[in-house]
Amino acid sequence: MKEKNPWHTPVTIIITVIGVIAIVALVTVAVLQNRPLAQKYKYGIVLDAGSSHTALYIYEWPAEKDNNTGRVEQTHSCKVKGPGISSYASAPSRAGESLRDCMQEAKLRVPGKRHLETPLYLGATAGMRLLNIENSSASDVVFHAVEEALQKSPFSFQGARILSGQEEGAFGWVTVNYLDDRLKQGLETTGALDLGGASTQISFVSDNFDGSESPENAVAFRLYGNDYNLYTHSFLCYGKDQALRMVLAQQTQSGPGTILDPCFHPGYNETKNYSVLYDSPCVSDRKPQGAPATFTHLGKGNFSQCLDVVKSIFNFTYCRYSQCSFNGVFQPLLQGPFGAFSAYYFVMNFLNLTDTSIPLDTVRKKLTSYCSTPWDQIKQQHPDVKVKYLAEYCFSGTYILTLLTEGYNFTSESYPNIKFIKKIKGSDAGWTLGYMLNLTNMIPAEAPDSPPLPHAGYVSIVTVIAILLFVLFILSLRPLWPRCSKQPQII
Ligand SMILES: O=c1[nH]cnc2c1ncn2[C@@H]1O[C@H](COP(=O)(O)OP(=O)(O)O)[C@@H](O)[C@H]1O
Ligand SMILES: [Ca+2]
Repeated sequence: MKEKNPWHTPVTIIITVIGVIAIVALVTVAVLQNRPLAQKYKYGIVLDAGSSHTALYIYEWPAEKDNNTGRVEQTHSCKVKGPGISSYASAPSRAGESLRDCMQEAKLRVPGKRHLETPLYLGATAGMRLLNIENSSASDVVFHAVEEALQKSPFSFQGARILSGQEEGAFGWVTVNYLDDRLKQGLETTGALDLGGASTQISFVSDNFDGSESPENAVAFRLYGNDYNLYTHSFLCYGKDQALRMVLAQQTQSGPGTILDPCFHPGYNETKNYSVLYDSPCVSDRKPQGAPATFTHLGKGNFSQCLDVVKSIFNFTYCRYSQCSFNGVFQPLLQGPFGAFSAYYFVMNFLNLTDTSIPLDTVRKKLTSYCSTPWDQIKQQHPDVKVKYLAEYCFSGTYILTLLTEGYNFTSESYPNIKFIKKIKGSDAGWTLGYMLNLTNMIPAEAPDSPPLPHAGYVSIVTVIAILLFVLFILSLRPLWPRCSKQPQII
């Protein structure tokens, strides 16, 4: 009689099958349970109403992870046609109309079912700050017109307002460091340098700054469990368009009919209006008495003379603090890397000077040669570049160099710490993203709790434990195992 193999009893077969099914089920559940859900996105829209133009930015983030980290991205941007909203003071309704095309684009870009819940913000910067100083009722009327237009959109309009200089600087810093994932990881932060048309901002964290010496320059943040004492300052009138007005005003103090400007190319020759040049609070108090209606603006193309006249709009003579940048404004010691964006990037990119490993002396030499190039030749070489921008790159490059070195005290050693940037991981560097993250509470003060194990680790551990349990179970059935030693068979 053949001895019955204990492995072939119905009980052990059933137990084994159930065991295998249990392991497969356990692993499947572990995998499925933790599998990321099909991505659904939420959206936010910010309109940057700058002094020279308005731009619309659309941001998106996974719906399930609102206040998780580093996940908000810019998906689209739209440049509003025409000038900045502050230029519509005399025809405010056109300020509202000007936004129509970009709002239409936004309607197509954000899925229809998300429209109602998508917040829409408009933040205005130095152009509106200046208009507000000059004529506050005119700025109110412009705001009223853009608000009316935006309320008609299907989005959840959260209001239009002027950002303070501190906000503009601080949110630019938040944007840069958020996109670089520096806040979440508690890494050394990057300073932010923003050059606009009407104002310019510098923001950075410095060990020797706690805000006590100059509280108006301090912004305290607690982000992802880390405290930051940010130094920030916005210089109104030191954006590159207003700085150019100040430089021209410097050269037209006596109200001449012609000026020979070292910051413009030789052969440049334009007739300009005194009233237009002095139509800004940055220069209006300096308008020469008895000047003619127009002046002839001629280029001379001399970099070193341009440097001198640019320097003359900075005041380095007084400082009631331990140290200053310029105009008596406190500035702690520069520290860490810096990202320079907006007009810093446009200008340095055009001049092929974004590489900051180029020594400052070489930068000066390149500007000397560029500024002295005849205007006809410049126009010929760049037929596709807007003439207004093209005419001003010599001035703008000289201004940027002066602002960075004489103004903020960057030296040959610290200049390479600056990176001229336009975008970080696909999102534009600027204040808009930081502004939206703040208003939607999307950066938590404390570090979010994260699961102790990543998904793959969790699944592997569950699988290993399941297999171990199964093996243990089989071992526990040992008494039922067939004998290994051969038994004499009874026939
Ligand atoms: O392609 C370009 N080349 C040169 N400058 C540019 C270009 N695009 C924008 N800009 C300049 O960048 C600056 C943007 O300033 P913005 O309009 O944001 O003013 P704000 O920040 O002072 O309110 C303006 O001076 C504008 O002329
Ligand atoms: Ca700006």
